[in-house]
Amino acid sequence: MSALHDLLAERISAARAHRANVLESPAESAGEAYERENAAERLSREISRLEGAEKGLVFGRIDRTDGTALRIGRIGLHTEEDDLPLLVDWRAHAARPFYEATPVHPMDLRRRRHLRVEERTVVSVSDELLDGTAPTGEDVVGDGPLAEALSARRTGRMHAAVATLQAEQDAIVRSAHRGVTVVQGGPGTGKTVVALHRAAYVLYAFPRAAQEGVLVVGPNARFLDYISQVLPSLGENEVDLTTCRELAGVPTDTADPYGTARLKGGAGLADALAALLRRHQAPAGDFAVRVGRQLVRLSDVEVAAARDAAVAAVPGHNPARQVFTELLVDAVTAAMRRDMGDVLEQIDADAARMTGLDLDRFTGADRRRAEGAADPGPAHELDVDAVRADLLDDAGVDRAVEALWPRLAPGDLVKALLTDADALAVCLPLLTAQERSLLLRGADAPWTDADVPLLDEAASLVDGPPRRTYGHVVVDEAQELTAMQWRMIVRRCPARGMTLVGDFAQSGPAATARDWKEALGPHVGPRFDLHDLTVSYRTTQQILEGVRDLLARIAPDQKPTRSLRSGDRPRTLTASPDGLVAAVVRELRAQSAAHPGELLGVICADTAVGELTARGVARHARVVPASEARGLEFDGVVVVDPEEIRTARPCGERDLYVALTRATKRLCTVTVEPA
Ligand SMILES: Nc1ncnc2c1ncn2[C@@H]1O[C@H](COP(=O)(O)OP(=O)(O)OP(=O)(O)O)[C@@H](O)[C@H]1O
Repeated sequence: MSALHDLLAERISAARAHRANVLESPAESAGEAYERENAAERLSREISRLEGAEKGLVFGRIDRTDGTALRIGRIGLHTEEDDLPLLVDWRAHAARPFYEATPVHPMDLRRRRHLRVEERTVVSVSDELLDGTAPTGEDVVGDGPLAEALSARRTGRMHAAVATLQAEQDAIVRSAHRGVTVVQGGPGTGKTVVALHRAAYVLYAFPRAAQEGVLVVGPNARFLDYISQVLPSLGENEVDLTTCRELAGVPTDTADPYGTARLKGGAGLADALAALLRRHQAPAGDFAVRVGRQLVRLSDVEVAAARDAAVAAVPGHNPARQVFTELLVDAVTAAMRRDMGDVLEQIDADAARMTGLDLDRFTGADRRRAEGAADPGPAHELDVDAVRADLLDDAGVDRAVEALWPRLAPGDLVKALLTDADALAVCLPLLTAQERSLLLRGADAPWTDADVPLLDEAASLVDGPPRRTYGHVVVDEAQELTAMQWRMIVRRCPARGMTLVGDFAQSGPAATARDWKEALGPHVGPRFDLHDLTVSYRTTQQILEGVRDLLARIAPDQKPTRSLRSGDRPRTLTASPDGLVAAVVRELRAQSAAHPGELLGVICADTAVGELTARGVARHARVVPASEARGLEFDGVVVVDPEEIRTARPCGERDLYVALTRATKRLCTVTVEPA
C-alpha cells in the first residue's frame, strides 16, 4: 500500500518539477510563450488529477483462481520502465470482475477484497469468496463494505461510491452506449452516483467525447456543492459543473411565479421566437439604394430570393444578415450592369439607326487593333468588384438593409415578444388570453430564471449555435427541466451523448414533461436507453412505507422502491403555531444528544426559511427550503409543517415526497395544529 502511495507521491513531485522547469524555460516568441503556458496548464491539470486520487487511492483487489491478483484503485499506476500495471484504474476493462463477478458467475475470481485505507493504513478489509472454496486464514469474510459505507455518517458532501458500485449501477456506468442513456429510480437509488461515475467513465473510455469535454448539469448551486467532491476524488477535474441558469451566462436573481415559469418553459416559446424573428428578416417589400446619381431598385421577388438564400446559408440572424447584404449588393450590381447595358444598347441602336454603323463591333475592332489583345468584351463593362466593395461600405446601403433586416441582440428578440401583447397573440395563438397576460412584462423588468432559456434560444436564433459545446452531457434531477431548458442543453451536445437521471415523481412546479418520451422525443425520438434502479441506498424501508400512499397519489404507475436500510419508524410531533420553532429546536437537540456528530437537516416551505433561520434553528441543523431539497440527504431530517409544504407550490405533494425521503436514518415530521 505504502509503495503505491510513494509512487503516486513521486509522480506528483515529478509533474511539479516538470511544471517548474517549463515555467522557467525562456520563451523566444509569443508563440513559444503560448506553448509554454499550455504545457504548464496541462501539467497543472495532471497534478490535480493525481492529487485528487490520493485519498482512498487503493480500495480493492481481485485474486484470480490461477493465483494472479490485481489491485483496483481510483486511477491506474504503472511501472516506469516496463509499463506493468501496479494499480488498475476502476474503469479499465481488467477491473470489470471486481464489480461484476458473482458466486454464480465468478469470472475466474476466487476472491474479491474491499479495502478501506486511511492515511496510507489499511483500516478494514472485507472479502467475498466467489468460487465456492472455503475461507482460509488469509480471508476476512465479514460485514459487506456496502453496509459499512451506508452506515457511515453523512458529511454534507457526497462521496464517490467507486468501491461499492452495485452490479445494476455498474452496468449503466460502464455501458458502451454512446448515445442517450436514461436512468430512473426512486429516491436514494443511486441515480446521482451513477450519473457522476458515468461522467468519469466517459472521460476514461470515450476519448473523443472526453476531448470535447463533459458537462454536468444540476438543479441548483446547493446541489452542485453537495456533489462537487465526487469527480475530483475520482481524479477528474476536467468536468464543468453548472446549473441551467448559469449555462447561458445570463445573471439573474429573480424568479417568476410558477405559473409564468411553466408557461415560459413550453416549447411553443421557441416557435414563437423563431416566428417573430422571421418578421425581422425582410418579410416583404422591395429594396432601393442610390448609387451615385442612380437609384437602383430590386423587386420584392429578388429581395425574397436573397433572404431565402441567406437563411439557408448560415445559422443565426446576424451572420445571415451579412450574407443577405452581400446577396443584395450582388443583385444591385447585376441590376446596374443590366441597366447600363440597356442604356448603351439603346445608344447603339439609335446610332445604328442614324448612321448605319454597328458601334459595338466598330469600337471593339478598333480597340483590338490598338491593344493587340483579345476581345475584352462589350464596351459597357462595369468594374463590378470596385462597385461591390463601395456598396458594402456604403452607409446608405447599410441603412437600407437595416430597415429590412435589423441587427439584433438576443434580449431584443425576447423583449419584442414578451413586451408586446399583439406579438404574443400572433406568435402564441394556442395560449389563452389569460396565459398570454401572464407572459407580458415591462420593458425594464429584470430578467428572470425562466427567461434564461428564452434568451439562450434567442441567442442561437440571432447569433447561431453556442460556441462552447460538449462531447457528453450529464443531467441530474432531469425531471425538473422544462422543454425550453432541454433545448438549451441539447444545443450544447451536438453529438447527443448524454446521461440523464431523474424521477418524475419528484418533479417541481415548472417541469413541463411527465415522462422521458415527452421530454426527449423532440430531440432524439425514441432513441434512448432506459434503465431502472430498484434499490434505495438512502431511504429506510420504514420511511419508504410511510410515503407509500403519497407516492401512489403523485405517481400511480411507479413501483415502490425497496430499501437496503432499516431504521426507526418515522415519528410525527404536533405543535401550536407559536410553539413550532421551539418544538423543532427541541427535536434537533434531542437528536444531536442521542447521535452526536450526525448531520441534521430541517426541510420547510420556502417561505418559512427566514423565520426558522432568524430564530436560531440553523445553529442545530441545515435549514433547506423544500424547493431545493432534491438530491440532498442527511442522517436525520425534521420536516416542518408538511401541510405548508404541500400547499406552498403547485407541486406541493411532490415537494413533500422529496422532503420526506431525504433521511438516511431518522425522520421526524412536525405538524402544526391551531391552538
Ligand atoms: N453503490 C453504492 N455504494 C455506496 N453508497 C451508495 C451506492 N449507491 C448509492 N449510494 C448512496 O446512497 C445515497 C443515495 O444515492 P443518490 O443520491 O445517488 O440517489 P438518487 O437516486 O440520486 O436520489 P434522489 O432521487 O433523492 O436524488 C447516497 O448517499 C449515495 O452515496
